Amino acid sequence: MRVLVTGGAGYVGSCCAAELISRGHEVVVLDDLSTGNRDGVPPEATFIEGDLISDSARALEGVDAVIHCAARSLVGESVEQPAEYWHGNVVSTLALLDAMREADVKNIVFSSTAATYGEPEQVPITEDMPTRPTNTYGATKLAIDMAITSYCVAYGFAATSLRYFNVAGAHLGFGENRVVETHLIPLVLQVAAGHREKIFVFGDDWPTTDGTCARDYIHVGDLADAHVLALESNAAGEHRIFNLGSGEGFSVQQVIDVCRTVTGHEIPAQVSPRRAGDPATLVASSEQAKSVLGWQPSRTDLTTVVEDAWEFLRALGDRAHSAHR
Ligand SMILES: NC(=O)c1ccc[n+]([C@@H]2O[C@H](COP(=O)([O-])OP(=O)(O)OC[C@H]3O[C@@H](n4cnc5c(N)ncnc54)[C@H](O)[C@@H]3O)[C@@H](O)[C@H]2O)c1
Ligand SMILES: O=c1ccn([C@@H]2O[C@H](COP(=O)(O)OP(=O)(O)O[C@H]3O[C@H](CO)[C@H](O)[C@H](O)[C@H]3O)[C@@H](O)[C@H]2O)c(=O)[nH]1
Repeated sequence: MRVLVTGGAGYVGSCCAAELISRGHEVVVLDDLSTGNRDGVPPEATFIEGDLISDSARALEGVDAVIHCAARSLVGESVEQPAEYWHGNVVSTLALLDAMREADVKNIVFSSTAATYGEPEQVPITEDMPTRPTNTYGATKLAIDMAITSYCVAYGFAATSLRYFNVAGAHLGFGENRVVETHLIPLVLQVAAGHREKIFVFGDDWPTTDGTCARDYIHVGDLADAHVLALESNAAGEHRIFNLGSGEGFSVQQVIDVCRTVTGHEIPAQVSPRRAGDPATLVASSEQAKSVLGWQPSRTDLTTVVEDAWEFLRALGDRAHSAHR
């Protein structure tokens, strides 16, 4: 297949693009480099620097299917700048979907998120639980999921939304190297690498075992596998939605402890106020993805996830954006 990966200069998109290429598929990347960087695009891919609204049509030429990762995706920022998220995610994705309709390319895998559920009544979260986002980011992703459902019913799109929980680790030489980093694991490892002084823990008064937020960390290599499985099994008129996680929650404090063990560094941490829009605990049930897609995650241990992210950061050396702060 020739696959368009939107956001393929970003973290998840670059790992999915690399996975597709390793399986013999052709890849076109469309990315406006707003948060991603050129180094994230695998050299074998055709790169189009542009945005979803202006450039989807030309990026779709000769394409069979789309993995749609491009988005604004920061929980805290989305609460402070909602307009950027409604336009950047919902309006831009509608432009992509309409260009797909026009080009008669109807196979799509969409990067949805755990943030569509909001604060769950119980964990693990299954796909039939209520969707009540606690931040604008989650609300925009939920709106896109709904749009995709109706495009499947009315226009014969074949779609899967993958609701990932917290993605981490590295895959095939690609990983997290954002110019502005906000995600927990890369930030903690940047402290270990000496690129930052300390890590701020956003609140220690949450209703969790140690008072810090709990999240379910999924290895980006397992995530890339799920994208390919979904793309290869999408069926016209059907919109499937699957959660993807490891099924285990780790608190911010536990993540820092694992990073200390893996890196052998002290990693100073300081408690700071809660971040707007954060739910206390998110843990996935991925049983549907396993039974329907045949997805078999093989890197579910947090230590493996952190080891891979650490190896990637060290291999980057001077190419790590954080090294130049
Ligand atoms: N990282 C996670 O833990 C996580 C969890 C759940 C869902 N997701 C979703 O996965 C996707 C990828 O996340 P990521 O962590 O790789 O983010 P990222 O910021 O690293 O990558 C996003 C990429 O999209 C590009 N982009 C953004 N808006 C664009 C536009 N309008 N046109 C063209 N390119 C555009 C950016 O330049 C960037 O390269 C996002 O949709 C995100 O919501 C991520
Ligand atoms: O410096 C930091 C950064 C994060 N955190 C905490 O660590 C946890 C994880 O935060 P991240 O920013 O790494 O990730 P989020 O849970 O906010 O969001 C991520 O996972 C979501 C799904 O669970 C999304 O889809 C989203 O795109 C993706 O960024 C949160 O409790 C956050 O409050 C800190 O304590 N200090």
